[in-house]
Amino acid sequence: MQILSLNEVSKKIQQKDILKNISFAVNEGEILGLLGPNGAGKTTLMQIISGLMLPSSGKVRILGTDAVQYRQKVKNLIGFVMQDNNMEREFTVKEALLSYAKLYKVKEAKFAVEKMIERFGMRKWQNRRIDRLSGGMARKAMIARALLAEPKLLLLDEPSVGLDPDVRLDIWREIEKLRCQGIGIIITTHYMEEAERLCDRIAILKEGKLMAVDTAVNLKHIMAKDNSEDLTLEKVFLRFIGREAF
Ligand SMILES: Nc1ncnc2c1ncn2[C@@H]1O[C@H](COP(=O)(O)OP(=O)(O)OP(=O)(O)O)[C@@H](O)[C@H]1O
Repeated sequence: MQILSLNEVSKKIQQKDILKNISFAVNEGEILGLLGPNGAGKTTLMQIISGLMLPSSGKVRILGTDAVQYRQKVKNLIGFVMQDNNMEREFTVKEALLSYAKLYKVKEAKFAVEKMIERFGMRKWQNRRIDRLSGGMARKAMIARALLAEPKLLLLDEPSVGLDPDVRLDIWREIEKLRCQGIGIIITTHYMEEAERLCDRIAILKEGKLMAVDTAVNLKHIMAKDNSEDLTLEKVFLRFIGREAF
């Protein structure tokens, strides 16, 4: 089942084409990695999918419903974890989760928050203020918050940037569990290791254009000069964006 489909999505900002005719789908239980150099349009695309920004043209559908026309209907189906910590700084972790659960009309909000605190190992610091959290704690709290409304599509904008390797592993394991629950996930990342370990398919953006979307194995085949060339994903990526060092 398709959780998300994008059909010819474009975005113009101040006469500049930021995204050009992007089409792809994300299926139930699939993790799609969105790769691209700085300024390629990854964050803009995530904002459009999340409904925070309108496309200039094209269709965004969540479980078949037009996400632009029926924004309210699809709002709870999407969880968005941004790059920056956008939780209320003076709230405690528990308060931040509870206020979000109420805003999104989560049933049995208190119980749902308790479950999430347990699941993400946040019990010891549940009463710590958001502005006193380490980067890893904040990222976990943001993912937990996004999952409270039980979204079908989770958008993670650079989920492991700046994190210790052990916290990064924790987050990867959580993401893999979500895939098993059938959630569709899009991750933007600059880490090839993360893309290769987690993602079922990889989409490559360059200057707002979708250069490819396929499995890492197929992308390697496409870009290999001959059958004997054994490419890393990094090399494949650099070839797609025309930046391979010779
Ligand atoms: N509000 C805006 N006004 C003008 N230009 C914008 C705006 N938002 C984004 N852009 C431009 O759109 C392009 C894509 O930006 P975007 O942040 O989506 O790229 P990105 O792939 O997420 O980059 P990064 O990897 O650095 O996060 C950039 O050239 C950026 O300058």
